[in-house]
Amino acid sequence: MSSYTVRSSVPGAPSNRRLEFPARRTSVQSLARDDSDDENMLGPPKLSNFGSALLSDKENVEPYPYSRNQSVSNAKRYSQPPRAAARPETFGAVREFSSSNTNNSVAGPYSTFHSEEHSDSTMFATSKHNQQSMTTFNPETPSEQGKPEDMYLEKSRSRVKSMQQTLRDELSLRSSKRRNRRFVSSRFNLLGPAKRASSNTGTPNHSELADESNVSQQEANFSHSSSAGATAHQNEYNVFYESQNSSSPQKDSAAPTDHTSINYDNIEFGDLNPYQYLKKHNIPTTELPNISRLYFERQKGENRKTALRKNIAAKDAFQTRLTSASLSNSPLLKHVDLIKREQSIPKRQPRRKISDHATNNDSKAWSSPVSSSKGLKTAPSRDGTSPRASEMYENIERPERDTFGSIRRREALSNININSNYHQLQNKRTKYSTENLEEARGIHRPPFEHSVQEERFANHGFKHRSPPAVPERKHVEIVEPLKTTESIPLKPPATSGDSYNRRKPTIYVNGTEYEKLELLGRGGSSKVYKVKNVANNKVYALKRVSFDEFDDSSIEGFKGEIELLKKLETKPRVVKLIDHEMDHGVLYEVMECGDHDLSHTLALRSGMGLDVEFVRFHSQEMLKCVKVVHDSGIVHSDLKPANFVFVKGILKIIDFGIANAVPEHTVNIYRETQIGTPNYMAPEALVAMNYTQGQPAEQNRWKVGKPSDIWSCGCIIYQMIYGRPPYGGFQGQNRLLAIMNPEVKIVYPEKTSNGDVVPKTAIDTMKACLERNPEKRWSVDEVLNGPFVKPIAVTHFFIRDLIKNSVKYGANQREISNEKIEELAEDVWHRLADFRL
Ligand SMILES: Nc1ncnc2c1ncn2[C@@H]1O[C@H](COP(=O)(O)OP(=O)(O)OP(=O)(O)O)[C@@H](O)[C@H]1O
Repeated sequence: MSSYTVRSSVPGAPSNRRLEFPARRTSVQSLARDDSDDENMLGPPKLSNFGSALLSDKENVEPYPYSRNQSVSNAKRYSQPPRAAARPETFGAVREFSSSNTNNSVAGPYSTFHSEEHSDSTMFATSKHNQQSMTTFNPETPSEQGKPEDMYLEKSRSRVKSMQQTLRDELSLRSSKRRNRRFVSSRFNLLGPAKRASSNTGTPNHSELADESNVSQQEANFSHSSSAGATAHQNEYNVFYESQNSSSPQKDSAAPTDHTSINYDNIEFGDLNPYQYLKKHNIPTTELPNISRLYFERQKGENRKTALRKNIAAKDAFQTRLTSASLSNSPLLKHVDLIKREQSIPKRQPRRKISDHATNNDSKAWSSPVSSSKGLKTAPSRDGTSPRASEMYENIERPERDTFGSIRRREALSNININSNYHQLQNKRTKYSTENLEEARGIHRPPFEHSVQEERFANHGFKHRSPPAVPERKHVEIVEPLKTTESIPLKPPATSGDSYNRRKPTIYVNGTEYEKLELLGRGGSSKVYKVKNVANNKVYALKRVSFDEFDDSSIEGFKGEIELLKKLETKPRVVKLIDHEMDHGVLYEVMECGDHDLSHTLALRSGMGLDVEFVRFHSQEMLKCVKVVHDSGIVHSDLKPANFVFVKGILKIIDFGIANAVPEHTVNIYRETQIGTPNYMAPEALVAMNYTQGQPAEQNRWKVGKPSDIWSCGCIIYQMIYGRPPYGGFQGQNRLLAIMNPEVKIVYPEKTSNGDVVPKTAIDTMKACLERNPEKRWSVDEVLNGPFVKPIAVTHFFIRDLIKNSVKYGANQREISNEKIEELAEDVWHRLADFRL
């Protein structure tokens, strides 16, 4: 009888009608799920579930299911051959039912149609009752089709095609409208997912009538589908109504759903969507576009009303707020007057662009009340008669909006930090504000007062848009934020002080908080940071050493360093240890902070010519540090440029990590490990000593003493003169071998690579420091007092006296022995001590 009744082919179904709606729902649901793909192919943006359901249902009730195949571009999915076993059974059921409805003139075509629904299509395949889907069609199974049926088929095919096309067009149109009018884009959200239609099983008469009406509708559609160009959707409906009125004599005149008499004005959707409405009132789905259009129009109207209500509520809240606040002197009150006056002026003309100056002002959202109030001036037109309505409108419309925006924003910001925001606003506006200029010049005007110049401009019809004014600080009040539904951006503006307010990482050493400022340097297992004591703001160096907390020798080593530093803490040439803490494998040492180390200084001077005074001065500084250490009975063992830092211009020694206190009456100590920095290591620190052959228990040991430090000092002086340490030309292991090998002689060129002459005293001093035999090496005092570090500067008088005395001595002594000359030289030499620099 109808497409619904086909569902009666479900095995075991007691009656057609009882199965009708569940079967239909199952089909619709499956279609709704699967149609998401189809929407992508159709072109319009993805529809909501409801949209999909519309499309699905439309296709679902189409008289000929293969239209479904045609509507889906992926035809392969629906063109699978029918399942042979299922066909006779379903076909038989349909035949049986069709024969029982002899009144139905379209029994033939329908039975044909239903005989085609045996596809294995996965998309619209069987329901949970293993029911064959009515929407599948296999065009390659024409055996059951008679010629009249083919004719019907052809007609209805074109008919369905046109209906589908119409539906697509409708969807495209809606989606394009939706794109253009985003403010109603929420309508699908308002609709929500497609709701299930309420079951009609409780009203069998309605179902029956609905079936009949569907049949009538389909009859009419078929009869009309042969009309050429039947693609216009409205035409179809017109034809449908005409044909229904004229050619449905069997239709029950008492039927409640007389579609010709649908009064669209009386339609009340309630919480139903169009599809549900159709279902509830048994209106044919061909009415869906009209009903949907009506539904969306109403939705649109509702949206507009809601927006309007919100706007009015916001204005009311604003007004209430202003009247409740004590704003007698506040600029906000002037805004109220302004708004009232604006509202009293009729807005007859559409807004018109008057000048670029007036419209191209992006700062209008922040525009001042001065600029707003100017819009109220009844400026005469150019002919001097009356202000043009359009100009008034232009001047009124924008300030109204700007006033709300600027005041609300200002209020919101003032609740966060009135002072900082005020200054920020002021800074923003200073550039353009004539008021600020005047303020800077000492001219004070109350806020929002019109200047004479502005009046003059206004009276001549010139739409001068003055820069925004800045309210005086004393006039700004902290007020409660507006309780409106509109969201006001309350994000505090970034102030210039933000970067300073951001806390830097801190670290605690024995409860004292230090703020990390920068990395000063790093060593083998340490990092040294410049830190600030948060309590007293003094700057220190914080050395953080990681070590194996379970390695006793490491722990002992660091404890030794701490002890040595404590021992030397009174020495001005040793960097001062302020505090320290050992904590789970990490040692923190807080020291006085140096500006930069000697290696940094040498690196900066690399490539420059020899500056003997520079070398002498830094050598002297370095040796003074070493002297302090040696005089304290300590061997540093790791002297290198990086371990001397300038603290306020004074070179100080750091890093006593491998330093050792030398026992009294001893010159050297013996190490069981070979450590140091190869470039500056003395040969004795590299060559194992006391190795006893045949005694495996005896380990290698390295003799380290004060002379080793002198060797290192000689290397540093050498580097300052020649640009690199003595064995710096060797790489890696070769360097160590060269240092250890006495055959590898250190060369002392008389000139540097730049051609600068190296003083002989400098060469002599280097040779004295880099003596292979530690016992022959100069001590730190000798180097310090040597001719290079402490040269003698004789005067002209000294030479004259020396000559005079020599001549006098020779006149009295005819003969003079060599011994006597040596003695005299020694005497003179000692006298020269007074001339040492
Ligand atoms: N008190 C300080 N003031 C300024 N800079 C310092 C200070 N202490 C150390 N430094 C910097 O940190 C660097 C490394 O420090 P230090 O030599 O103490 O670490 P280390 O781990 O013992 O290094 P290495 O293993 O090379 O001997 C130094 O070369 C120096 O540049």
